[in-house]
Amino acid sequence: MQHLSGIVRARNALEKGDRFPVGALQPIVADSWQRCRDIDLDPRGTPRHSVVAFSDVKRRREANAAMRLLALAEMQLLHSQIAGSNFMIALGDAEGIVLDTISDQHFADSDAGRSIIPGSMWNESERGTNALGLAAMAGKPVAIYGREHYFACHGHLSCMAAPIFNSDGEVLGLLDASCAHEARQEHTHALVRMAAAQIENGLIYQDASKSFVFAFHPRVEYLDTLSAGLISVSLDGAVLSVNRPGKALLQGLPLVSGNHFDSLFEAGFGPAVDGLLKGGVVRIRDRAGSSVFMVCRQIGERRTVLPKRSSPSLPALVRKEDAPDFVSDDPAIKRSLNDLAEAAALCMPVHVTGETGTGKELMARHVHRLSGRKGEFVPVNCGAVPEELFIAEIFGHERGAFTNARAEGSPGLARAADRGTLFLDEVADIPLAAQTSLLRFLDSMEIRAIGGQKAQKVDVQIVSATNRDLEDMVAQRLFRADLYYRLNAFLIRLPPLRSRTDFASVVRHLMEKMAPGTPVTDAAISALAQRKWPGNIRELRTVLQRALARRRAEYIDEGCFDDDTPVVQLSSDCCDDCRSRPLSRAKCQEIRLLYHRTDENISRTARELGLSRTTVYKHVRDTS
Ligand SMILES: Nc1ncnc2c1ncn2[C@@H]1O[C@H](COP(=O)(O)OP(=O)(O)OP(=O)(O)O)[C@@H](O)[C@H]1O
Repeated sequence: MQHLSGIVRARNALEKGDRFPVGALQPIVADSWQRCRDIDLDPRGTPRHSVVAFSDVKRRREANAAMRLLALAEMQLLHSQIAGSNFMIALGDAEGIVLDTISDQHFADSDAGRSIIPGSMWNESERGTNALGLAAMAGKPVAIYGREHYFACHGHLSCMAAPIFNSDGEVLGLLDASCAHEARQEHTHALVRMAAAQIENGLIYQDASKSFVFAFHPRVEYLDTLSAGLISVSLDGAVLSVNRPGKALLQGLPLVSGNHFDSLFEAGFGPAVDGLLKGGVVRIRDRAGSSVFMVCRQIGERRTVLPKRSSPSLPALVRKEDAPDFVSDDPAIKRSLNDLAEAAALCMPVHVTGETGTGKELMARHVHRLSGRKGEFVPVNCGAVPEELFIAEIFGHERGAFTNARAEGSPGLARAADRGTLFLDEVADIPLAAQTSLLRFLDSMEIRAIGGQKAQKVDVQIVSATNRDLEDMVAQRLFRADLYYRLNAFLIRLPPLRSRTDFASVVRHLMEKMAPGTPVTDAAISALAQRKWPGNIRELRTVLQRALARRRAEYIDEGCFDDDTPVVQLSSDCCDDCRSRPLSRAKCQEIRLLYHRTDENISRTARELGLSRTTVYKHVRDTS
C-alpha cells in the first residue's frame, strides 16, 4: 500500500515536472526517470516505436547465434511454466534490441505485445524507463512494475529482465518477461534470472568442447543447482572460463583466464582429475582454504557425466502438465464443448462438422473418452464402404448370408462398438438405402445380422462427422431428414484453422508432439497465421514437419518456412482512410487481419473485437 501511495505521489511529481518525493521510488527508477526527463521525453506522450530493419535483426541474431540457441530453449521452458498468465518472453541483444519473442497469444495480440517485436528497440532513450533497457544499462536484473514505467501508457505493464553474461562478465543479451498486470511478480522475476543463469552455464558447456567442465560448491547437495560454480579447464589444466556463482565462490583467488587449475585448488590438477574421472564427487580445498565438493560434468565433446539441469525450486511454481491431446482454447470450440460431457453421459448422438483436417476424428475420440465407456472406439469411413456391403459391415451377417459374405460370417461394427463408440465418419456418404436401417438402429439400439434370426440389444455411443453441408443434402433429398435430426442431437462445429483464435496454441501443441521442447517464436507464428490453410490442422502439421526437417537449429523461427503455401493477400495492410492516420493504422490492420482469418465474416470479426458491424465494414470494404 505504501509502495502504491509512493508511486502515486511520484507520478504526480513526474507529470507536473516537480522534484520526485524522496524515497517514493527505487533509486534505479528515480535515476532513470531523471535521465528521461533530461532528454525531454514527455511521460504522458507516446514513446517512439523504433524498429531496426529485418536485415539488421538477422545480422544480430547471427552474431548471437550460440546465446540465441540456448535462450530460445530456456524461453520455451519459461513459457511453459508461466503459459496462460498473459506473458511475453523476449530475448534482447546487449543493446536492448529484441531478437525473438515467445508469448501467450492474448499478450502478443495486445498493444504492448505488438510493440515488443523482433527489431524493436527498448533502450531507455526510446521507450523511457523499462526493464529491458535498464537491465542492459545497469548490467543487473531489473523489474519495473506498472506505473514505474516512465511513459503513462506503459502503466498497466510489468516487465522483468535479467542480463545474460559471458564468462568475461560482459553483457551478451537480455531476457525479459512482460505481462499486463501491475502487480509484483516475484516468482516470474526469479524464473527469468534463473533462465539467464542457465543460459550462461549452457555457454560454458558449449565453449568447452575440448576441455573439462567441473561443478563445485561447498555443499554437496548444491552441486546440481544454479548456485554451483562451473569451471572449464583445458586438458592440460589451464582455466578457460568460470560462471558467475563460481567467481563468487572463488573470490579473492587469481581467476584469470589461462591461469592453471593449481593456482585455484590445492589438490593439484592431476590427482583431482584422476578422482573426478572415476565419476565420483571429490572434496578439495581451494587456495583460500575453503573446502568444496567437485564433480566432473563434461569431458571434451563426450559428455561422460551429463550436466544435470538445475530445476527451479520455488514454491508454488506453475508447472504445466503434459501437453493435452486436444487444443480447444478457441471460444467457439469452448462453447461447443460446454455441455459435451453431459451429452456423452446421456449417450446423445453427437454430430461434428468442419472442413477437412479440422479435427473431427480427434473430437470423436474425445467424446468417447468423455463418455467413460469401457468398450472400443470403432471408426467407420462411410464413404469407403461399398454400397452393397454397408449394412452387412455395420450390422454383421451370418455365414454365407449373401454372395460376397465372409465364409465365417461377421459380427458387424455396431456390435464391436457395444459399450463403446461407433464413429460414422463421412456420414453424408451413407447410401440412401442404408440410411433407413441406421435410423431404425438408432431408435431401437437393436441389431439383427443379415441372415440372422435374433435381434441383439447393444449400448453404443454414436458420433458422426462430415465436411459436407448435410442440411443442404436434406433439402435436396439426398439425406433423410429424420436421420439427420437423430444424428444431430448434439452438434459441434469445428472452425477452420484460419479463423481459430487459438492458432498459436495449436502450433505449439503440434510442435510439442512432434519435437518436444522445440521453441517456436512469435514471429514464426505470425508468419504462419497469414496463410489460408485449406487443409487445416493436418496441413499445418505437414508444414511444421517440413520446417523441422529443414531447420538448421533447434528452434523454429520465421525463416524456417518455405514459400509454397498461399498467403492471405491483404489488398493493403490498412484501409485508405487509415493510411494517413498513424494512430488508427494498427487497429485497422487488426480488424482486417481478423476479417481474413474469420473467412471474411463481418459479424464474427465485430463480435470478437467488440466493435459494431458498421465499424468493421468501414475498414474492410476495399479488401475483396
Ligand atoms: N484441436 C486439435 N489439437 C491438436 N491437433 C489436432 C486438433 N484437431 C486436429 N488435430 C490434428 O490434425 C490432424 C487431422 O485431424 P482429424 O483427422 O481429426 O481431422 P478430420 O476433420 O477428421 O479430417 P477429415 O475430414 O479429412 O477426415 C490429426 O493429426 C489431428 O491429430
